[in-house]
Amino acid sequence: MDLQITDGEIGVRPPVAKPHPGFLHEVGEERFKKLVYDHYEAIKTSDIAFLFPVFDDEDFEEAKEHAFAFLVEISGGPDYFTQTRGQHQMVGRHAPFRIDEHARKSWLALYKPLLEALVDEGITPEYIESFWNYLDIFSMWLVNTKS
Ligand code: HEM
Repeated sequence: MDLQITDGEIGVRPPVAKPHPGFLHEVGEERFKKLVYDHYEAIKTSDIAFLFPVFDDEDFEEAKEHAFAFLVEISGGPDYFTQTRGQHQMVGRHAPFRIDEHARKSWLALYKPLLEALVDEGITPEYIESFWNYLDIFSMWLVNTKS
């Protein structure tokens, strides 16, 4: 399994495929939540921490929950995000934050070891790759600032 970060270009939004439903099916909702929460914990001590509400525990918990709600929904699970937050509008929701290609790459790099660890837990590599590919491509859409 080879999880590569593709170079993106600001303003270029390549077509994106949703993660294969087999990923969530195999991982299960609780483990999936731990994956997203672990990513947020890794953000806290990263070079992109400044973008997130790391100094407010309550806000940070909410940020985690929203990310989980969205990712589980896009992965074929329950529509938690739509129920609690409404329309996806991911580009608009990221617009207040200055996200450049470097920040995108840091964000993705923090997911990489967490996803690689799932191989040892018996998750099918093709499913992991499918989730990674979604993050790799869709994150390009959210870059709104030149490096
Ligand atoms: C596929 C890639 C990504 C997905 C699916 C995603 C998803 C989300 C979701 C669902 C939210 C919550 C929005 C809301 O409920 O209003 C969010 C918030 C946020 N995202 Fe992302 N995101 C992605 C990539 C990134 C990247 C690359 C960065 C920056 C490096 C980033 C920075 C943020 C920030 C700063 C917030 C706001 C946190 C807060 O204060 O609540 N996101 N993201």
